[in-house]
Amino acid sequence: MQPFVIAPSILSADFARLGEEVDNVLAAGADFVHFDVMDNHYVPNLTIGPMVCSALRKYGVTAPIDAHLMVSPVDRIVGDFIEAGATYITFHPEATQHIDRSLQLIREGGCKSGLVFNPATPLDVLKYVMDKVDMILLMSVNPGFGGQKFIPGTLDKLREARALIDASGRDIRLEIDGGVNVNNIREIAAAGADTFVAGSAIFNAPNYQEVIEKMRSELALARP
Ligand SMILES: O=C(CO)[C@H](O)[C@H](O)COP(=O)(O)O
Repeated sequence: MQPFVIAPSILSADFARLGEEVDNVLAAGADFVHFDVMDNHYVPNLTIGPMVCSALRKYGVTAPIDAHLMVSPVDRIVGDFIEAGATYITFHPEATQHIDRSLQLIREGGCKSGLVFNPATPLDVLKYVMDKVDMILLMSVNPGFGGQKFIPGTLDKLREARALIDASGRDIRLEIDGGVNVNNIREIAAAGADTFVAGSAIFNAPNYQEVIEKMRSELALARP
């Protein structure tokens, strides 16, 4: 299993001070920047795109940027995210017409690729593209908004995804996104996740470092 990674979702950051917020959360111990892209079509909300990703790179952010595309169609925006400096680009299988082609586009651009599964979306397609994904992201809320409650059924799905990853023998990250906090992160890790997106739990806290340290202490108990 890969080392644990904490990836704050900037969806809950103060967008008026985004560069500073990203600096602060990385200085507080975060590993990745989780970058939520919403198009008001695939999901009922509108956020940020490749220009903001590129602006963060120009501002000096060197940490991995994990771009979660909640957009449809997928392919025509992939190139812009590659150019903007994304590290991971993940998308929802039902948001593209040709899953294999979209994954290839991402890899050919030098980025790491991944598929995202909504709470009620089965993992079936994975068996056909396991060699083409670097990350599997399970949504533990319905996508579109931060601050929702973790859907407990996702724990079984995490165990299912972990078994598929282990059987593949590949180093694929298993990321969880939605309602992750200090109180549930240990149980989520025990179910097989290694990469933890947390938006409101981190950015709504008065002290980012304190929350991230508490998360790491909980994670250490999940994998002693
Ligand atoms: O993708 C997302 C919503 O679609 C967000 O990343 C996610 O919900 C994180 O926010 P929180 O930790 O507050 O639940």
